Amino acid sequence: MIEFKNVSKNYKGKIHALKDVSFKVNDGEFVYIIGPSGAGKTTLIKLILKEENPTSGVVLLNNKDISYIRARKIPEIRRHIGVVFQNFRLLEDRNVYQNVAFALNILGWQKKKADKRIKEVLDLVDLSDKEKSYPLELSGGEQQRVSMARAMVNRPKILIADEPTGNLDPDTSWDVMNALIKINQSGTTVIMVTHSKEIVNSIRKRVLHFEKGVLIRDDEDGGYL
Ligand SMILES: Nc1ncnc2c1ncn2[C@@H]1O[C@H](COP(=O)(O)OP(=O)(O)OP(=O)(O)O)[C@@H](O)[C@H]1O
Repeated sequence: MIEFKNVSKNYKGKIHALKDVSFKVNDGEFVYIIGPSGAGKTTLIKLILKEENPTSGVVLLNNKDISYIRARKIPEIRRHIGVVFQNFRLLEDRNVYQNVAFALNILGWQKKKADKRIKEVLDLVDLSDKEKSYPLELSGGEQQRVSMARAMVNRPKILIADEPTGNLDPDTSWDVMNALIKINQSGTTVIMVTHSKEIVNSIRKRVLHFEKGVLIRDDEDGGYL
């Protein structure tokens, strides 16, 4: 569960990136964050990830106020949130399997358990046959699905996708969307920032629409308008 209560964020005291924003996302929802450049979408994501603090108001994760928690508690919060970015951010000198395994190695997962989970998530994003490929041998859509598998491998409760199809052509974008829908159906809450009218209008989900830092529309299966 993610909740914003009257959240405002100012940068340098004068740039009002978010203004009095309130909304609640329940477990298992799929939500699009839309709005023009500068509307405050990235700022909203940074507040959820604790990369920024609100200027006023509170941000709650699972009913816990994370607005002013101590720095040493932040990694624990981030462990429950997977993130994928527009530009994939894969390690080019490691193959698909190794890219996905990386986070689990750091967390000290036992090899056999890790192997089982890596195979599960590669199947979830439909890449079981690409385990040994290197990122540069894959299409953009495949690379994005590897980054999704990597984000999901630790079973986060929430997946944040910041313009996941921003660098992709329409065909491969649909493969990425199918993988995101499957991830959501497996019980993960998905928050997706996007500029794509086509996607928002054809795969109907809840829409939070921002303009100049203000939440102007919260629509159950809204479309882009
Ligand atoms: N670190 C910062 N310092 C000062 N101003 C910032 C900072 N980050 C963002 N802003 C400003 O806050 C406003 C909201 O920016 P934000 O990046 O959240 O918008 P966005 O909706 O994500 O835009 P885009 O679609 O272009 O990514 C903009 O006016 C931006 O210039």
